Amino acid sequence: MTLASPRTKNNHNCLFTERRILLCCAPYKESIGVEAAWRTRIRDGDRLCTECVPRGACKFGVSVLAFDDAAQHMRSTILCPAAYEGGPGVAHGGWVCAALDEVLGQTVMEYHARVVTANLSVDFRLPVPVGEALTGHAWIDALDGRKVRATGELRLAASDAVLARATGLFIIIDPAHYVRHADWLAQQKVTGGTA
Ligand SMILES: CCCCCCCCCCCC(=O)SCCNC(=O)CCNC(=O)[C@H](O)C(C)(C)COP(=O)(O)OP(=O)(O)OC[C@H]1O[C@@H](n2cnc3c(N)ncnc32)[C@H](O)[C@@H]1OP(=O)(O)O
Repeated sequence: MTLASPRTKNNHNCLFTERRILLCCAPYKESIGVEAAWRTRIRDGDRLCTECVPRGACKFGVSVLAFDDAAQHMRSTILCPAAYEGGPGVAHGGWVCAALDEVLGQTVMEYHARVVTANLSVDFRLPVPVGEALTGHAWIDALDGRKVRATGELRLAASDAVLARATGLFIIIDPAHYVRHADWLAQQKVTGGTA
């Protein structure tokens, strides 16, 4: 299924509203059961990874995710922290990937309670300056069962120049995903991966 417009109802009954997307299908929420635990928000529009919750901010400098009505995509505010400098004054490529993963992932999570990244392909178009105001832009391209494809860009806020672009494949997971992983890891340690 391809989303011609982000206002299109998708196959999990999520709907864009005027300002943002709402997960509005009660049966879907009930089926996942632990939505509150999954969607940790510090304020409307922000969702933090577990390790970032105590500090109340994304360690990669990504914040303020909001729906851009004019552009019809999700927009975020980004600043590369000095700790992620690679070359002189410019960001390490790993940070660029992490920031785009966050921008795309957060956008996809506006449609679905929880996903993980299965694939991320990044084009590094220009060096990304450290400590300069950047913006993230992302949109959903297609839904196919548990697979969600999205595209996103990292831009210089001052000029809107595109510095990096990514396409990603995200997979919708169920609440037991991390429990299965913990079980798998424990088993690997017991058997050394031979079982
Ligand atoms: C509150 C905090 C907020 C926090 C907010 C944070 C927002 C930022 C988001 C960051 C997100 C991350 O970085 S997440 C962390 C990085 N990612 C991971 O750790 C994922 C590790 N990989 C996995 O766990 C697994 O491989 C999964 C879940 C992706 C898939 O395993 P699975 O559940 O068994 O499903 P599986 O059947 O294999 O795949 C389902 C379908 O996807 C396809 N598929 C799977 N992987 C791929 C692939 N790489 N490339 C192409 N296709 C693929 C399969 O062919 C299949 O298609 P078909 O046969 O159905 O057609």
